[in-house]
Amino acid sequence: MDQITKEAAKEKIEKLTREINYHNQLYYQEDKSEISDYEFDQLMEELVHLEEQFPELQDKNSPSQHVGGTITKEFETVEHETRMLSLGNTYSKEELEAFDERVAKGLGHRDYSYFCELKFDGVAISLIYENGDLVRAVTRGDGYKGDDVTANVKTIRNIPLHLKGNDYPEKFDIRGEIFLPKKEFEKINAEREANGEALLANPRNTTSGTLKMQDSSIVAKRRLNCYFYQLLGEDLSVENHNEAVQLMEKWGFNVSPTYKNCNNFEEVLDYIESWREKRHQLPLETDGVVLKVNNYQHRETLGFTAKNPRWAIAYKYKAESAESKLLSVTYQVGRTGAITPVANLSPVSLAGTTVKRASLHNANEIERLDLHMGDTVNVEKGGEIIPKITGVVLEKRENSSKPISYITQCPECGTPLERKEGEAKHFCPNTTSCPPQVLGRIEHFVHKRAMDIDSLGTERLRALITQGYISNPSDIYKLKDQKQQLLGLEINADQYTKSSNGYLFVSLKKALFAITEGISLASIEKFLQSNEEVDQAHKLEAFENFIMEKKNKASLNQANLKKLQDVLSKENFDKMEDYLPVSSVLYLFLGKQVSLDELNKITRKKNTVHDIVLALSLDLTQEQKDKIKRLKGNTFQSGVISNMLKGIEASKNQSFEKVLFALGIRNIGENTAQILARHFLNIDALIQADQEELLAINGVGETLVQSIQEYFAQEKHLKMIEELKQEGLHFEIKKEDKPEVASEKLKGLKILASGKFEHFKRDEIIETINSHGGQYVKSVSKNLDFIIEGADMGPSKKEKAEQLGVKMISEEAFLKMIKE
Ligand SMILES: NC(=O)c1ccc[n+]([C@@H]2O[C@H](COP(=O)([O-])OP(=O)(O)OC[C@H]3O[C@@H](n4cnc5c(N)ncnc54)[C@H](O)[C@@H]3O)[C@@H](O)[C@H]2O)c1
Ligand SMILES: [Zn+2]
Repeated sequence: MDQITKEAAKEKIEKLTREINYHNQLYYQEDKSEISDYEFDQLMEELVHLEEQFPELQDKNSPSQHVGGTITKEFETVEHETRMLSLGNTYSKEELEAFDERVAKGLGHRDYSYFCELKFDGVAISLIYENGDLVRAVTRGDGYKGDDVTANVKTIRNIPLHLKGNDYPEKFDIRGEIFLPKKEFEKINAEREANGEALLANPRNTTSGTLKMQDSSIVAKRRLNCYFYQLLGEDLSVENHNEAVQLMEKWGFNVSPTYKNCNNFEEVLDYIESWREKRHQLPLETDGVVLKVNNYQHRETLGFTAKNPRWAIAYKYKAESAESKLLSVTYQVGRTGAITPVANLSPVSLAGTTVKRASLHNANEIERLDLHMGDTVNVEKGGEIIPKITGVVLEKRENSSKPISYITQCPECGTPLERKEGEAKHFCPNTTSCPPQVLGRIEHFVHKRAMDIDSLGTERLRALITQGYISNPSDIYKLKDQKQQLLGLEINADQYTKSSNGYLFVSLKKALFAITEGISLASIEKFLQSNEEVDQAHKLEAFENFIMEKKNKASLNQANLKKLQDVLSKENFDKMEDYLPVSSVLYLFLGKQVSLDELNKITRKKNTVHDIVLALSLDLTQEQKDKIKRLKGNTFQSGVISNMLKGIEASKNQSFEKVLFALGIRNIGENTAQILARHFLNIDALIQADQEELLAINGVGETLVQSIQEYFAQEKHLKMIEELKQEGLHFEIKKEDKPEVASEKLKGLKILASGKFEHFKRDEIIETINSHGGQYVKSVSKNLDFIIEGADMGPSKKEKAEQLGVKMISEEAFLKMIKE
């Protein structure tokens, strides 16, 4: 590194400290990362290096001197008997070798082995067992003290609550890594996507967020898992780590079978190489290898630094990275109206797949990278994570290139975008008619747990929405009067996309199919697959050879391809691998009748070829019609239509609570819909309910009241409900669904239940209270009539109840009360 003055070093150290603290805060407290682990580790390394050069500038609070996490206010704080440390890490073999040299020097000999394990990417946990029972689970926190998350950890299935056998010490501390299996993570995200919710970034952050939840029953649903890797205790009678690992396995702890005791450094390197690729097949994410000196005596000799053991180090796999060219930035509009910019890249092969697109998250990210059109960029892909642009290769930037300017209008509907104060994402505010947003609402409406119309899948809905047949739920029930118009309508699946300024693009596959004759779609698909790693211009060149080889209609096809390339070279569109502007293709077919300019304009307003052709209202020859048909997507046929209408008709039987849920009123989930339906019995009573009446219902808070009132204040919603009523949907509870009242023994009483009960699950006790006329209340206050105290009642709740002098009764007493 260059010489640096002390002044400059001081400034740099302060800057790095601020940055690292900022990212630590995000990572550990908010479970987010704005930069990759590698970038974070680079910052830390730079800081350590400067502090080594200028030891007098090292602050005792420097992030290089303590582990990055802290404790939270939500849980009880517990002090660790043995500190929980971090690990030194490196991405280079040279530094790993230097580590080995330090170990050899520290011990004064080379008679030691390294126990190698994979570095599991999750959240560290310390479990205390006493007499074979799990008594406490504590997070690493700041290394000295952490959060008591016992209740949450107890929901993890393969963490033993009681140990088998009896040859374990009276008390010991076992440490491991809690993680979310990749499959579970994907499942959660698939569900979130279907519900139009924001996706979770990665399994580690999700694990960390889950562990900090206040409601253990939600934690239980997340299916966390744990691998153990350290055993601590007074009388373990083992001398080496490998023996401890055997004990852990014997006592029933989940240990990853991937470990290996390596007798020399060569073996360590082999171990590292052998897992570099194979680790992606493991059920969880891993980011490196941890090597630990196996012998405990040796460990003691080597000791610790302020933050790390001197007898262990993590070798981290650097995410694979490659250079690619930025072709364009397009923008996706999510079902909630959130805009996500996407980088379209020239194809590059990375970690076993061809990458052509990368998410750019939001405008800040584009600014942070200072992206210019045509830039050469570094793309990274670690395991299963979506590819990411990590930086620009500035030396390769062309002088004339312009910075990417973020769009100001929605590419789907043209509405000016908005950005709320403090939010990173831009939004399209046109909730009523922006197609993806309408789709989000309608998908919710037809969802299995709402109106349950499974004959209206995403593809069909999108077609009906973009072509103007559906813009709100009541339109669904009007489809039965439009059978004729629906016939032959395009189901525009994935073959279309829109450019950043709203021009319609069609898949290259369809385009090539349409401009040629005598070549099947399947063989075009095959051709594209085998040319996946070639950029689009070269793909078209290769396609010419492909045409010539086919011989059938070769010269005609070749001429058409030439014409297409010609038109493309004149147009100045966004470039996207695998897509072409619809206008360029249509121009080949309609050239004499419409100008390219006119075509361009119209493709900006329309969403399918069908719509464009309709809008042009030209006299077409049969040949033209045939060609256009090849460009279109699948169309609605009569079988599909009648199946669709049948499903719609059947949905009219759904109960009031399902209909209420289906309306998609903000903050009304399935449970709330049920509560409201049972309380009000029909929609009119709900519409008329005032704030006081709503707030009196258990489970209804102020935000919900506000959403309800905002929703019903809008004329268009009332009109739609009226229309749906006319169609015969249930807006009142059916007789047989009315809740039974067991007694009025608890009438007027405000009651809370806390802890675990023998005779009830959580929902059941609430239901029981309600069915006897009582009112369940969520938090401790002096307005409570009493609290039913279960086993392991939350200590903070209990303390507060005692302070306020709220009466507490046992489960038995409660049972007696309602049975009497
Ligand atoms: N991207 C960001 O913004 C950001 C911010 C802060 C931290 N980080 C990442 O977190 C790291 C710092 O976290 P850290 O202090 O927890 O260190 P670490 O994750 O690099 O190493 C220590 C941890 O490794 C875990 N571990 C996994 N497998 C293990 C095994 N087999 N044996 C022993 N331990 C194992 C343990 O939980 C232990 O606490 C940074 O190096 C960086 O990669 C990233
Ligand atoms: Zn829009």
